[in-house]
Amino acid sequence: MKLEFRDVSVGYGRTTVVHDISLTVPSGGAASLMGHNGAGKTTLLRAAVGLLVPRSGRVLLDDEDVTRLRPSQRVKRGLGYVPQGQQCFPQMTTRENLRLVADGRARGPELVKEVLDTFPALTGLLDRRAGLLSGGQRQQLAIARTLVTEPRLLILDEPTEGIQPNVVNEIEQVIARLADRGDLTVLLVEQHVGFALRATDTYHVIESGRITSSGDGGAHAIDSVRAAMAV
Ligand SMILES: Nc1ncnc2c1ncn2[C@@H]1O[C@H](COP(=O)(O)OP(=O)(O)OP(=O)(O)O)[C@@H](O)[C@H]1O
Repeated sequence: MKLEFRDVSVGYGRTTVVHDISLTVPSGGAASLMGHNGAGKTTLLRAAVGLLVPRSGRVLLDDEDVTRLRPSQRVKRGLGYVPQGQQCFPQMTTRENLRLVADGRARGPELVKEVLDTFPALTGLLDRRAGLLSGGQRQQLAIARTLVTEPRLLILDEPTEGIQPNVVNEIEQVIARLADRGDLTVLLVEQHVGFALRATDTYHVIESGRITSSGDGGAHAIDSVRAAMAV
């Protein structure tokens, strides 16, 4: 599913945080969004998801203007969002967290099986409460829950933030595989520049709410990104 921001400005109250951003992630493509804390990355993602309404500009999914659609209507069209902070229901087990999303879907049980293939680490944790999982395990569960909705566009906000270094690699590999799938469009906000560039085919650097640098992903881009972020 193609995601497009056209001249999007968005903020909170009277403050505009993101200014006139235009950016397209083509169907099946994978883009990363990098920038310092407070640059406006999460704010832009919230406009894509429908949690914030832009003060000007438009958001399009597969060329449909969804700027005024609620998040649930965008989810029905194939948008999946994994917010910051490994969000799950802590009192519920891993299985219950997955079932909550799967129940009511014709392919529910099959989908749960599929995501457990993607995240084998969760298989042994099905009866454990999500609140007792490690940060890395909870992040895998958060991504798995979103995948159960069969998104065609996956938006991930700093999935490796606050995760122990030894588990970061595991999460990175899963995201790289998802970005590689071809039938899933990925927009990734990530602080680990090396990983973001390996996992995605284009990058955008955002500073003070404006895109200051864009280019093709891949390891060769690391110096350009670091230079853009050092400004
Ligand atoms: N709910 C809010 N109300 C008011 N201002 C906010 C709100 N959320 C974020 N901001 C402000 O908007 C600006 C951009 O924040 P945003 O969270 O989009 O940045 P970010 O690039 O995602 O940074 P981080 O890496 O810290 O998540 C910051 O100045 C922040 O203080």
